[in-house]
Amino acid sequence: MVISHRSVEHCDRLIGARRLVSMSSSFDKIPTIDLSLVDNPETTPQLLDSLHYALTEVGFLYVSNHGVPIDVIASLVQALPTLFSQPADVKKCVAMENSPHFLGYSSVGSETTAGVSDRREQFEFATELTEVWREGLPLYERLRGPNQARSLPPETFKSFLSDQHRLKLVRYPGLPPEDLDASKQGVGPHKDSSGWWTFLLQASPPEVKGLQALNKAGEWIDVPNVPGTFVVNIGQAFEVVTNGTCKATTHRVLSSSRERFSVPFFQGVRRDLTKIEAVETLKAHFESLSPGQESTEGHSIDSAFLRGKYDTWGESQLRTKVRSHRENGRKFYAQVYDRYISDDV
Ligand SMILES: O=C(O)CCC(=O)C(=O)O
Ligand SMILES: [Fe+2]
Repeated sequence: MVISHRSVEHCDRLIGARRLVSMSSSFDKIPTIDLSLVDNPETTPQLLDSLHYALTEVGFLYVSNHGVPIDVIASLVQALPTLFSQPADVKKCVAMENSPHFLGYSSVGSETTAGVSDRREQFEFATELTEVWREGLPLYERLRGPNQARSLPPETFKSFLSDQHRLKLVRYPGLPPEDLDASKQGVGPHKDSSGWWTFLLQASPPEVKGLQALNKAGEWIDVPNVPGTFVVNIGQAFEVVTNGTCKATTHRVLSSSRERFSVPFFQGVRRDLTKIEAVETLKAHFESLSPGQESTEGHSIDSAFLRGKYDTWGESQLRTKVRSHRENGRKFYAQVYDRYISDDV
């Protein structure tokens, strides 16, 4: 290709002009890239133009409408002061000085930038990976390795589970108005006493309401059937083992004019689990996490194990069963029947 004198001149002029433009366009604010514009083909060119400008001229940008749920961000923001206010020895449990992968906690003054000691403390995380480095591999491969999280090993909760889980097939009859006026109680307010976690299939159409959960303000919140889902709620033993960090939420079912079906599956808890074992085993882990509040009504729910009234999970579960199904209780457990029935916790 022959490049004419004229075209070289043209190019020079262009380069000069571009240099001028870029000097004159030195940014005075950081652009915002609205990711919702990507959803519409008509606004995509505008998005790409502003992204091009941001990437080539600024090198900094905001993204808005990014899709990360606000409550996820809010709970992270809320957790930070609590995390950093942990005593030094707790933070040291995950000290970076234990990690050849430079992962974990480093205290104020232990980091240096531009030759000067920084005044910040930090917890550093990375993609969770196993350690692969050994003598002979490049030293930088030693950067690869696991995090030092304070999370619990995956098997932790298994030791609390029982050999017996329970499943119920339940029908709430549709009631005529006069019966509904007398009582709407399909099942009264309770925290699940059968154990660990409950997995519930709501087996009637979404318009058949009934299940409600009690919030911290003492209001009953509908838990309608969302097709394709199970409702999962926490049982009393899990609340105890997690030191109240995870709440066994009070719930009930209101009857209506429509028949309703449900299928709850209750994960069982070891019958010989003692309250001391339940409280102590994971105490150190959970006591640093502050238990949330519950409503006064929720707090007053009958809960023998939570109140430490019986020594074992099995006994408090037997008491609940005897009290719930009294004919059976009288028939098979006469020796404890009166005691359990009269024992309002
Ligand atoms: O039927 C339902 O939706 C809930 C039943 C329940 O809470 C229970 O049996 O513990
Ligand atoms: Fe329940």
